[in-house]
Amino acid sequence: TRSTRPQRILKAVQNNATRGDAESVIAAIDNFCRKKEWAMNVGDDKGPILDSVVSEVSPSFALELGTYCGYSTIRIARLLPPGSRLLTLEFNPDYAAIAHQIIAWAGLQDKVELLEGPSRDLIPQMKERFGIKSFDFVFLDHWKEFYLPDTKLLEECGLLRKGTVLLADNVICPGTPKYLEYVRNSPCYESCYFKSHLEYTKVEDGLEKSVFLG
Ligand SMILES: CNc1ncnc2c1ncn2[C@@H]1O[C@H](/C=C/CNC(=O)c2cc(-c3ccc(F)cc3)cc(O)c2O)[C@H](F)[C@H]1O
Ligand SMILES: [Mg+2]
Repeated sequence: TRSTRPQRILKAVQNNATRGDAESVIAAIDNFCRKKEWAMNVGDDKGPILDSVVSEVSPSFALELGTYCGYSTIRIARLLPPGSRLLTLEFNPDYAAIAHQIIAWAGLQDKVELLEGPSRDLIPQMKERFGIKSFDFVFLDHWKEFYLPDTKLLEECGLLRKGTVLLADNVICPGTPKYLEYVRNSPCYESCYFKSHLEYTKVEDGLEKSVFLG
């Protein structure tokens, strides 16, 4: 039977990237998705914005909602200081299986914990089961209608602290209007928009950075 797009992305990594070299894995995925098959990675236009925010925060505990093939997982993990942890949530087992292999190819498996399951079940388990006090950084890139409910869930579970940075992908395309309205109007957040382009296209998209004020 025909392979899946994530399987073809993994093959492109195995054929074009050097084991243990995260930069070459990122480049292999971007080349494949720009030249062969589009895929919903944050990409090489928004990616440097993600990099700059992660470097600025230098999080000890980071959370990613929506792993997909692990492209942004690797972009984040490669910048983390030693001893820090990135937890990434993915409820599609086929995507999780591919992401595990791509993260391992990049040599970043020791910094990343890929948790298979829905965010709504895993977020309430973060303190007890995963030993998380609070997150320093959260990257939202899962189903767009879940950005707002999951942000509220993170608040309710006491997983955000004064200064936690939320960075949301796709706030223009496909768009996350309810989330944007919330973080831009809530007195608990200081928000700003980084204009960019939808991955591998000329279409406008951007990232919204929101600092939780406690
Ligand atoms: C809801 N709770 C979840 N828990 C765990 N894993 C989850 C959960 N929800 C989804 N997942 C998991 O997170 C991923 C979902 C990513 C969704 N991303 C997009 O739709 C998305 C779409 C476009 C796009 C733009 C223009 C166009 F013409 C077509 C597409 C661009 C983007 O950058 C995107 O990120 C994964 F697939 C799903 O299993
Ligand atoms: Mg996205």
